[in-house]
Amino acid sequence: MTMPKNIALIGYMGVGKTTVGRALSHELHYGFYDTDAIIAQTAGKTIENIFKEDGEPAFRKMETQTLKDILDASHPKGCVIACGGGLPLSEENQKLLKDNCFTVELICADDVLADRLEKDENNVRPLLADAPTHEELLKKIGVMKLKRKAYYDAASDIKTETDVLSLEDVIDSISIFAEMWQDRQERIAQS
Ligand SMILES: Nc1ncnc2c1ncn2[C@@H]1O[C@H](COP(=O)(O)OP(=O)(O)OP(=O)(O)O)[C@@H](O)[C@H]1O
Ligand SMILES: O=C(O)C1=C[C@@H](O)[C@@H](O)[C@H](O)C1
Ligand SMILES: [Mg+2]
Repeated sequence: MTMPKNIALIGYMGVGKTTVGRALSHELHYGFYDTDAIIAQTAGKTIENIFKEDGEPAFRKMETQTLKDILDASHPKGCVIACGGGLPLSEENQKLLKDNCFTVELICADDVLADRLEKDENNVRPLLADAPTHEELLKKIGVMKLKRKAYYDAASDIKTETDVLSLEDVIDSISIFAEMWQDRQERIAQS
């Protein structure tokens, strides 16, 4: 059995896309690409400042271009892509994921997400800036997750929980399902 060439991780802010993505790429000896990190590096400023100075639509354009660039580069080793939280909301990005990746939605309970996001003070998430208290953050998470559910559902091939499973178990679970998915893709292609 072989692994998919590209594994994309999607999901709400703080679910663990960057953390899981880096660990999974080490485990599989794949390249690791984090769309948020690439955008910030290319623009020479933080995501917070891109939102402030250029606006969200400009950020979303950079996000699509970054995903295309990663996929076009056709990395010989294969790659794990940690996607920005809002990346699967665009139809164009959804198609890029469907056509090129085994896509995993990482999921996590709202209260665990709120705790993680509050602790991660160095990474300012512009879409959560208007929720300064714990209660406001919890409410914001609930509303945004509900609005995004259909998009995450449509874009993902499987879902994995990052609150009940340890990081090691998340990696194992993704690896097992990735092999099964790839095996099925190959059987479909041969039939
Ligand atoms: N089982 C787990 N899997 C992944 N992350 C975990 C797990 N348990 C705890 N964490 C913690 O959850 C946090 C996840 O943050 P991370 O930056 O990886 O999320 P993200 O999905 O990339 O967020 P963003 O959308 O803002 O980029 C980290 O602090 C990580 O250590
Ligand atoms: O969920 C979102 O829309 C976002 C998530 C982050 O990863 C960043 O891409 C940015 O803060 C927007
Ligand atoms: Mg991240």
